[in-house]
Amino acid sequence: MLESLKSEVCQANLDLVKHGLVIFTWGNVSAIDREAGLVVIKPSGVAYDGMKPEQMVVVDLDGKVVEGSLKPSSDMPTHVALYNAFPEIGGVVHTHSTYGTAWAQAGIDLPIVGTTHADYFADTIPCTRDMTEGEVKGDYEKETGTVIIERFEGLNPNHIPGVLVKNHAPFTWGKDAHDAVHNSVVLEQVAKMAYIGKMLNPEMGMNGLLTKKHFERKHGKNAYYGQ
Ligand SMILES: O=C(CO)[C@@H](O)[C@@H](O)COP(=O)(O)O
Repeated sequence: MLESLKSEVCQANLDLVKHGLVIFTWGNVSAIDREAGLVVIKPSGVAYDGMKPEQMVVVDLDGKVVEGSLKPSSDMPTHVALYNAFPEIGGVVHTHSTYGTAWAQAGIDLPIVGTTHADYFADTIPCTRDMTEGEVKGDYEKETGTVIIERFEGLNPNHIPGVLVKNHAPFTWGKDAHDAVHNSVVLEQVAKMAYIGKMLNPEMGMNGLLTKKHFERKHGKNAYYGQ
């Protein structure tokens, strides 16, 4: 079932290692086949070294396992919540990349302070609120999705393809698994740059004209970046 999507998702998970975004078994990637309403995701706690497409797990949009002999990623309910809430996304990534996670642990929105950020994210990357006792003791991973979705009220997830989950770590998404990984790489780089910038100038800010220019030249109606 969904053989090519399984290969794509397996490769995207291995790409997290290649880009230095994960160590051990931290992090996960999934992708969705919207027509079938099925999500392919990494199995939980399986080493990246030697990971195979046939180990990927298929779940439906209720989070029920449809195919796979291994348990799906523990973060699967968060991924499923995002696919249900954001109908245009095709891939989701979660990492514990150092700088992105540092901002998430600090509980601070990742400010937009340069064109590198604006090339991919049209605004500050938001950080979620504290999770309540009921949310943490209840269906924790699903509720992680709930706090992300709540934080995106009034924001466009297609223009800001990522979030910092407070005291936890980043999630990103994109049109497919590869794109979602790309956005995770960018999030980590801009988190690092913003951290260094804050050390150099705590008052740093962004020229809003550049934000609009850079986001639109890559993603706007009249995008002209590239070939
Ligand atoms: O967030 C965490 C751990 O805090 C998990 O994302 C990480 O360990 C990966 O878990 P899975 O192997 O995908 O179940």
